[in-house]
Amino acid sequence: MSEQYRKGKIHDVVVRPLSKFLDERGWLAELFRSDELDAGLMPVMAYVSMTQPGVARGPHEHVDQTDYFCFIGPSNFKVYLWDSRTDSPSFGVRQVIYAGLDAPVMLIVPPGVVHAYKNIGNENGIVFNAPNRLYAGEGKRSPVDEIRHEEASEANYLLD
Ligand SMILES: Cc1cn([C@H]2C[C@H](O)[C@@H](COP(=O)(O)OP(=O)(O)O[C@H]3O[C@@H](C)C(=O)[C@@H](O)[C@H]3O)O2)c(=O)[nH]c1=O
Repeated sequence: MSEQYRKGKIHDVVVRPLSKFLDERGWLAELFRSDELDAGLMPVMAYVSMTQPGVARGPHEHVDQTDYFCFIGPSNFKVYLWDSRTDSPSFGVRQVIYAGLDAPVMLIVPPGVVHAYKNIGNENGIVFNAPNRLYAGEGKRSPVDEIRHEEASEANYLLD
């Protein structure tokens, strides 16, 4: 399969800078607020992951789940998004975002948008996610809502 995506902005992907409130003790950043988020996107769980320098997670996509990522550091990430939703106004668009320590960002990724991120810094990188669906459902009794596109043969979803 050849690269069929064009550069652009993906419909319904939200990228918002996060403010770090800095004082003599360090900093504090709000990650989400129920008064700023659509009810349907309200997180039902949260997790944090560490990714080593030069390493990527994804590409993945979800059928029903919206991801709510926060990149606040340590380290910086290159985030790759591909709109594979045939009914989307931005179907076929690829978007890249740089986020993390030097650009704290909140990123909402809707279902059907294939996504991956790579740690492009020199230290272990932390990513926070607060999705609107439970991983593996109530009591972890359901299939995981995740389509993985990590095989090298998936040339549409290359991480450069
Ligand atoms: C995502 C998740 C994983 N796990 C477990 C399963 C496994 O043992 C371990 C690592 O999980 P994964 O291999 O699925 O982790 P990872 O490959 O980092 O999966 C994540 O990738 C990024 C790009 C996303 O988009 C996320 O939505 C999620 O798909 O953590 C949970 O217990 N709860 C969770 O919410």
